[in-house]
Amino acid sequence: MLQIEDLYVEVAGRPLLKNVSLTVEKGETTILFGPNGAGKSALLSTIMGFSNYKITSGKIYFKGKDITEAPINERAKMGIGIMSQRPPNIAGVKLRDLLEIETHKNLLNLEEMARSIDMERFLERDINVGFSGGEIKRSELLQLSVQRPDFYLLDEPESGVDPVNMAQVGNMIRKLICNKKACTSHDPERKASLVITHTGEILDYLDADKAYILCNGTVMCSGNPNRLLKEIKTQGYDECIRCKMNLTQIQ
Ligand SMILES: Nc1ncnc2c1ncn2[C@@H]1O[C@H](COP(=O)(O)OP(=O)(O)OP(=O)(O)O)[C@@H](O)[C@H]1O
Repeated sequence: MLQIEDLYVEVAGRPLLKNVSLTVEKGETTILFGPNGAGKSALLSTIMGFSNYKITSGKIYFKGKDITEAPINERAKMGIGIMSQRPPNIAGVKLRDLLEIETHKNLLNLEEMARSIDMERFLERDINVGFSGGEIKRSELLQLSVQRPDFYLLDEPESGVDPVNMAQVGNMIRKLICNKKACTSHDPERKASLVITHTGEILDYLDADKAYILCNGTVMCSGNPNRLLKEIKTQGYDECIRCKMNLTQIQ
């Protein structure tokens, strides 16, 4: 579904991502680990097509099409959706105005969808203005549930979310990705996703297939998500650097 080949990206004139190659197959839940400042959010922003991130070489393919040069709206139309870590405040635009563009088109019941994630009272507020960390996450999820993309980019869905709301956020993400009781790996009914996490809390809600570790703007390791998380928690990111040196995978 998503294929990234030898990608190099600059931001503000500075090289940030280098030699990044990864794939997310149809129905696959893929995790992206990495230390602060490694370039994880930059990678998601580049896949979404945000203009600050300049691709200097390499390719991005989505559903078999080369989208390396495609504008953000085309990528969204093709089925890519993002939950950003820090989405912008949009003063003067109510959350309802944004969501109704889609709900009118697709005859969705916005009120009901907002109620299901306790966001009804936010519909008349300017997008993200004064929203708490947890409210921003729920607002992003509501936008995704209206957009209904085929491929989800989720940037630290658990950050800023308290333990009670985490269950709501985690279950909502599970429902968006797999709209039935249980989905198995590579289930054709499951939506594909690339999910950044530090704590791994979201793994309690998603049956993740594989993970990559990004360090200093480059992919160091790939392997089983729970195994890699355990390595990171016990040994930090040293093991992933060793793994790169040995060109092996942790399975
Ligand atoms: N628009 C920008 N202008 C300048 N520098 C940027 C910009 N976007 C990202 N960077 C820099 O690129 C580096 C990688 O940032 P990024 O947000 O991708 O890291 P991350 O791996 O997601 O980190 P974290 O886990 O802390 O969220 C950082 O040093 C950041 O300051």
